[in-house]
Amino acid sequence: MKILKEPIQSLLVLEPTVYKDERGFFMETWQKELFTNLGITEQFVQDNHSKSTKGVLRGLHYQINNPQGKLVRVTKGEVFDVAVDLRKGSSTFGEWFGEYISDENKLMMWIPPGFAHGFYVMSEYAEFQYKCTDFYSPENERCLLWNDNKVKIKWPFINKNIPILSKKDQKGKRLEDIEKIVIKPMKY
Ligand SMILES: Cc1cn([C@H]2C[C@H](O)[C@@H](COP(=O)(O)OP(=O)(O)O[C@H]3O[C@@H](C)C(=O)[C@@H](O)[C@H]3O)O2)c(=O)[nH]c1=O
Repeated sequence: MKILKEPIQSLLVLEPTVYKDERGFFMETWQKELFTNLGITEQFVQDNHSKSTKGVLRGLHYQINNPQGKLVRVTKGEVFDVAVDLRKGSSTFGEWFGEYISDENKLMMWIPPGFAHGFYVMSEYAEFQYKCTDFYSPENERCLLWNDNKVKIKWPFINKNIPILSKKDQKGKRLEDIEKIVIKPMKY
């Protein structure tokens, strides 16, 4: 496992070591000692798995009071995965980063607490799996609007189609109206 990029402080693109042979492949997707050595020392308390069809955009989600760090990967298909820095006091507040992650390239993203997260499905469908450092908390969950005109994410929409969004995600808030996420400085 190695860090490929750190596009925003503590936001990491990770490349696992993949062992291929005539049977297929093997890789470690999380290993406490390895991740601690990479600087990811948070405890994970929840694992999630979703499936989405082509053109679906989920996000951009974050939680206040109990922000979640997320270790994400794609086990079927391809997505364009996006994180937006919402950490109060961060010099890169409001900046975004996106990476194509797929079952082919096997890249993972470590999205530390304090970021909004979302993804857009490029393939026929995508299965998305991730570990979280805090529990899902509907009362603390917030949504930053996917097409906020200050954040200006360049989504790679297929044929310039409008993405398929949940009702909740259609009603995301603008960057100027969101509650910034308070993180202890030692966490990033
Ligand atoms: C996220 C989540 C949802 N749910 C339930 C609530 C709801 O009835 C149903 C679907 O929820 P959502 O529409 O919020 O699912 P989804 O849009 O997939 O939400 C996820 O989006 C990505 C981008 C993230 O970053 C995740 O943290 C998470 O917010 O699942 C849980 O029970 N536990 C959870 O942890």
